[in-house]
Order: sequence, then C-alpha cells, then structure tokens
Amino acid sequence: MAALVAERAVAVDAVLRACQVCQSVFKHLVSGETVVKADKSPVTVADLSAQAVVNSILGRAFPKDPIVGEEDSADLQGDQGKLLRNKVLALTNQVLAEPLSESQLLAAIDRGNYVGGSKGRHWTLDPIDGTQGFIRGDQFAVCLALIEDGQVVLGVMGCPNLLVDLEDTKGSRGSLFIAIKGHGAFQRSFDATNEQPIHVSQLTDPTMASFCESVMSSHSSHSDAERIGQLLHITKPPLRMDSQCKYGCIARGDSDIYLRLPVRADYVEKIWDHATGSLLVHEAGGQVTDIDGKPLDFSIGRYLSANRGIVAANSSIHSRVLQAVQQALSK
Ligand SMILES: Nc1ncnc2c1ncn2[C@@H]1O[C@H](COP(=O)(O)O)[C@@H](OP(=O)(O)O)[C@H]1O
Ligand SMILES: [Mg+2]
Ligand SMILES: [Mg+2]
Ligand SMILES: [Mg+2]
Repeated sequence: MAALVAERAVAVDAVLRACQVCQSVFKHLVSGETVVKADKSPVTVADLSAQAVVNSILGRAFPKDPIVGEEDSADLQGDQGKLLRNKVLALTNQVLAEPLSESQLLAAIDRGNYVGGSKGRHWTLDPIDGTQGFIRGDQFAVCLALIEDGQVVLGVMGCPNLLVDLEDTKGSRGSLFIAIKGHGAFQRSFDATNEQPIHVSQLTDPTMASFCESVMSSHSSHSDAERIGQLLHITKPPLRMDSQCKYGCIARGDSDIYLRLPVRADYVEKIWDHATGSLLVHEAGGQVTDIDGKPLDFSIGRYLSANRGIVAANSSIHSRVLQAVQQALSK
C-alpha cells in the first residue's frame, strides 16, 4: 500500500492545529474559576472548534472524502446559537490560514455527518476524546483516522497533556502519535519534528503486566478489571487515564494491557473512540480485539455494533489476557 504521504501530512497539520484550539480554550475559558463553574459550554466550544478546524483542513485538501465526526452544528444554529457560534468562529479562525465565514463554519462542522460504512474511503474524527479529562486538565486527545473499505489505514492522535516520556515527569508534554497500516507506529513531541518508531512492551509474563484503564468506572468496569488482574496474578496498580491516550501508552510500552469492560449491556462503542488508537497498537506490534476475541469491525457505520468492549495487549500475552477476561466475565 502507498504510504499515504499527503494524507499523513494533512492529518498531522489538522490535528496539531486542533490541539492548539483546545489548549487555548483550556487556558482562557476552563482554567481557574471556570473549571469550578463549568456548565459544559467551554467543552462544547473546544469540541466544536476542533471539529471545524480538522474538517475544514480535510475539506480543502481532500474535498471528496466524507467524514464521520462526533459533533454537529445543532447548538450553533439560529438566534439561540449565536453566542456560541461567535466564540467557535473566533477560535477556529485563530488557527486556520484562510478564515471561515459563519456559513462555512457550520458547513465544516457538518461535514462530519457521514454515516460511514464498508465502501470507499472516509475519515473519522473525535475532536476531543476524553472530555472529562479535558475539563480536569488531565489527559485528552484529538483523534483522526482514515478508513478505506472498512479498514483503518492511517491514524493520527494529538495528546497535548501527555508526557513524551512517562518516566521523565519533568520532561515535555505534548505527544503526537502516527500510525500507517503496514508501515508502523511513530511518536514525536509537539515541539520537535523528528519521529521515533514505537513498540508495545516485550513482556511475556502477564503477572508482571500493568493495566491501563479508563478513569471513568462508568466507561469501563474497574471491579471486573480487578478480578481479571487477580486471575492473572497482576500486582502492579492500574494506570488510569482518560481518552485514547491509553492506546498510545500501550503502543509505546508504558503499560501492557488496555481493557475496556462493558458496564452496560446496551452501550455500543463509536468508531471515533477506537479507530486511531487501535491502529496505533496494531502497528506497534500489539493485538486489539473485543472481549469475545473478535477484531474491531469499522465497516458497519458510525458504531462498532458487532463488538463488545476492548482488549489490547502485546501479542505474547493477548490470548492469555483474553482468556482471563472471558473467565471473569462469565461469572
Ligand atoms: N457508558 C459508556 N461506556 C463506554 N464508553 C462511553 C460511555 N459513555 C461515554 N463513553 C465514551 O467514552 C469516551 C471516553 O473514554 P475514556 O473513558 O476512555 O476517556 C467518550 O468519548 P468523548 O470524551 O469523546 O465523548 C465517550 O464516547
Ligand atoms: Mg471520544
Ligand atoms: Mg469527543
Ligand atoms: Mg462526547
């Protein structure tokens, strides 16, 4: 497969500019007193601006490509949406080379309304993944992926608050991840251009592993994870963080196992919550399945309706982890 040179460069530029918007919103609207009073509107502003930025950059570079994006322009329409619309427009235009008009802004956001599916190519965007983490000033990620005939072929993820080296706690934050199907996974710091290839951990003994899981126990069951940990004789404490940063941490070997264990039987995962991250782990040498051991199926539409939960780990331990997951969940 061609190495998607143009798509890669455009996606990296779009994700980095969207990260800039998020950071600027956090600095001016969310931090300090606004965090306490947060009525969700700062998040909405950042979500919508980030989606407008990425979609308009993609729209200019690849006008024929549809996009499955998480957000839409409903809250920005009409007189009621005017205040929010003005904020989003100003933020979006801060980082775009060619400013958008109001109608172009709404159209850019709504380019994300594509239904997805198995034919041809489309992008999928989570403008802010880990909104809860964003509000807290913890981890969040701008996640963009290209899907061709139902297969994720390119993934770019910007994690503004993630240490480039998790061990170097005084080191720089802002990790950019890139994966191309068949060509590997890479990381670079936001403030440098040199990329390093990344690999999952080499661990073969699951007892030495650590879990990476959601902060939100409503998104992934912490108690089920604990039972699975006991079955595998894992003693290390779990690494908890919001967003697809978890996939990044597995892909670069900071942690060994990402579990997403369904809390509610009726929750169906969305493609933008997993497309980028799952390709990263796969290209870094790991395996990603659902809790039934099935590969994630991105060909159905906006949802991963054929899958339940997520199990990601390096290839040496994935099957043993899956076994423990199934044993624990069958009880
Ligand atoms: N009950 C639930 N179970 C699983 N995932 C859920 C959920 N409710 C919301 N989510 C998704 O979990 C994502 C965040 O995952 P994590 O907990 O790993 O940070 C959210 O993405 P957004 O923040 O983009 O809305 C949202 O799509
Ligand atoms: Mg998300
Ligand atoms: Mg989101
Ligand atoms: Mg959301």
